[in-house]
Amino acid sequence: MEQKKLTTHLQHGLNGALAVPGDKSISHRALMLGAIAQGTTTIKHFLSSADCLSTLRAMQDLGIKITRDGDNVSVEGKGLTGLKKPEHPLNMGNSGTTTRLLMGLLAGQSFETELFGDTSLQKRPMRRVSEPLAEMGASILTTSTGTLPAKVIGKPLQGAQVKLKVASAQVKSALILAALQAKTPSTIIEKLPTRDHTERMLQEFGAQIETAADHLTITVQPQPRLLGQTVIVPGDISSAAFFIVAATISKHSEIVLKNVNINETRTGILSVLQKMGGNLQLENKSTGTEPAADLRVKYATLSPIQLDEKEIPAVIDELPLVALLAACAHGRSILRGAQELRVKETDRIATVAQELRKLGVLVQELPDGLIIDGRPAWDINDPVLDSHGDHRIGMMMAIAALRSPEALALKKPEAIAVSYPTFFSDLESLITLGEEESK
Ligand SMILES: O=C(O)C1=C[C@@H](OP(=O)(O)O)[C@@H](O)[C@H](O)C1
Ligand SMILES: C=C(OP(=O)(O)O)C(=O)O
Repeated sequence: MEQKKLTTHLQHGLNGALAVPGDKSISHRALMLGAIAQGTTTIKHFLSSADCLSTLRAMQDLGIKITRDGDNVSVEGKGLTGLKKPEHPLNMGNSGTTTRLLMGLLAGQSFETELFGDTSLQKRPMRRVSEPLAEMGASILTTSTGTLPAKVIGKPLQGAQVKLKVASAQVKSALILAALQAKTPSTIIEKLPTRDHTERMLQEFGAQIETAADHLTITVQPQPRLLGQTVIVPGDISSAAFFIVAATISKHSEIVLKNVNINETRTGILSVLQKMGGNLQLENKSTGTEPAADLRVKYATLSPIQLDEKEIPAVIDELPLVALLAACAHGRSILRGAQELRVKETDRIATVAQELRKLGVLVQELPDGLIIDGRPAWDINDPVLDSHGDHRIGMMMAIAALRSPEALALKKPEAIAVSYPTFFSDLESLITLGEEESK
């Protein structure tokens, strides 16, 4: 695709209300749990993005009947042992979540499956999943550098006590999905608490899974009889975050983001914003398996922030946006303990630094984070920004552009469809309302 001209020099801020698309992590999990449950699972407000469609097609290739009508999906589950050997290697596209969760799900099946992905995904580390799964008896062959393509050789698994070396919900979830198929109970011990959608949804489907008071130790009873459910997917806070930040850094803004998931393993961006002096209110809170609220956000002037390792998991995908907030704050911000960013769709420490420097922001790379000297006005060095094929970098730069005094363009905007296909039209809807109201 050609370069996309970005909206710059926003005069009247963002205004109006928006319901962002469904949560990506929850959409992936609803498909997988639906497939291994008995009976029909109905998913409402499913995220129809490239990553979730990679999971949907993989589950179809594994013999599961799935029908989709817009954001409504119906999955005909076949139980824990009902998946079928696929006729060809499964294409994981760009999706780390699909790959790693499927490794756990396929490890205990009675057949072999080959997995491959796009050039970005084929660089991402997979031993973090294959090694702990091996402690349960799993056999997953990767390349000599521990990457895709991989072969999952399904075999009977034993329960185990597994201590995880990386704070990763993908790794944890892979272990949980394998533990369901084992002969005996398993205990999984996390390094730091990470997003717990798998645990919550499994309880809803009827599994016996418990998290201890330390929020780190998860016990899984094997061979549950899972029953199909209706899963109503709340709005994705990782998508809402782009507009939370856009409204915060654009004068005259006031927006409401409807029905956003506020599971506290995901709300690091809200804590960051509060610490930096943001203007944010939670309204119409709802409880349930996954809590949600409407988020009202207004423009604010910001103070710098310091983040360390223990705060990272709850804000992992929003760190490029935290860097942008820091670039708009008055003073020095330091983000540390975020080395996981180096192994996402791109090396997000490097790509954030490279792209923000194009706007004249002072950024230093650390092995595990960034130092950012924020200032209110930027001097553009290079008007051609680049997503580097990474959806979150592309969206963060499109939001940064709103403050640019000069015209800017974005290379590889198509990457954004990985998690948020309607991003540009949703952004436009908030801007248009603002322009009209100001007339
Ligand atoms: O479990 C999940 O759905 C995800 C977990 C996170 O990855 P890690 O588990 O690798 O940190 C996150 O970055 C990703 O976007 C989605
Ligand atoms: C890291 C991400 O996703 P995944 O690991 O599933 O590719 C993301 O969405 O930012």
